[in-house]
Amino acid sequence: MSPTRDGGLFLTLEGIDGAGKSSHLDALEARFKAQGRTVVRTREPGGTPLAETLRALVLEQPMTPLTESLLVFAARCEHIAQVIEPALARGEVVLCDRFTDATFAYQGAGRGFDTAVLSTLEQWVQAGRAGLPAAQLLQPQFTLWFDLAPEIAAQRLAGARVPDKFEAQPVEFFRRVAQGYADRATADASRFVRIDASQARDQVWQQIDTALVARGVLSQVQGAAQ
Ligand SMILES: Nc1ncnc2c1ncn2[C@@H]1O[C@H](COP(=O)(O)OP(=O)(O)OP(=O)(O)O)[C@@H](O)[C@H]1O
Ligand SMILES: Cc1cn([C@H]2C[C@H](O)[C@@H](COP(=O)(O)O)O2)c(=O)[nH]c1=O
Repeated sequence: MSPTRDGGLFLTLEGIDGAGKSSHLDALEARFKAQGRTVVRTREPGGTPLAETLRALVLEQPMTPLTESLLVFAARCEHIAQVIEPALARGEVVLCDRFTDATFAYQGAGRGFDTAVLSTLEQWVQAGRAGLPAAQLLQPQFTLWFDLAPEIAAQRLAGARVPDKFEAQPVEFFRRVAQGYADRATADASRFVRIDASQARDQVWQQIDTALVARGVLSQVQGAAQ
C-alpha cells in the first residue's frame, strides 16, 4: 500500500476551474470502495458546516486577498480538525477536492498575495497535527493535478453553470493560477501527479487509474490492460 498516515490516505485533486476534477470523483470513490476502503469525500473551502458558510462568503463576496486567505485557512482549520484528521486516524481514504495548493495558486499566484504570509498561515493550520512530528505539515500523500490550458477550461465552463466569483475572472487570472500550480508541482514533484486534462474523459480516467496503481495506492483491476 501507499505511504499512509495512521493507515489512512489523503488524496487531493487540484487544477484551475473547469479542469475536470469533479468529473472523476464518483469513479475514484467507487474504485477505492471496491477495494474495501472507506472513503470520506470532501472539498475546500468547505467540508464542515462552518467551513461551508465561509466558502459561500469566499465564492460570492468581494474582499481583499488577505481576507480571502484568512477565510480559506480558517475553513481549513475546522475541516482538518473535524473531518480530515479523524478520518485519517480511522485509516480511511480522504478524497478532497482542493486543499492548500489552491491557496498558493489562487491567492498567491492568481491574486499576487504574499506567499510568505500564506506559508505562515500554512504553518499555523497544518503543523503540529495529531500523529505527526511537530515540524511536519499535514499534507496530502498525493495530489492529482489536472493540467489544462485556461482557454480550454473557459470553453468547457461557458454555459455549463452560473460562474462564481473566481470562474468570472479573466483568462489572464487563470494563466497565473495555472503557473502557480506548475510551480507547486515542480517544488514537490513526488507528491504531484500531473494529469493531462485536455484528453477525452475516459482517457483522463485511465491516466488517474494508471498513476494510482503505479504508486501502490490502488491495486490493478483483475483482467485490466497493463
Ligand atoms: N475530459 C473532458 N473533456 C471535455 N469536457 C470535460 C472533460 N472533463 C470534464 N468536462 C466538462 O467540463 C466542465 C468542467 O468539469 P468539472 O466540473 O469536472 O471541472 P472542475 O475542475 O471540477 O471545475 P471547478 O473546480 O470549477 O468545479 C463540465 O461541464 C464537464 O462536463
Ligand atoms: C481551496 C481554495 C479554493 N479557492 C477557489 C478555487 C475555486 O475557484 C473555488 C472553489 O470552487 P470549486 O468549484 O469547488 O473548485 O475556490 C481559492 O481561491 N483558494 C483556496 O484555498
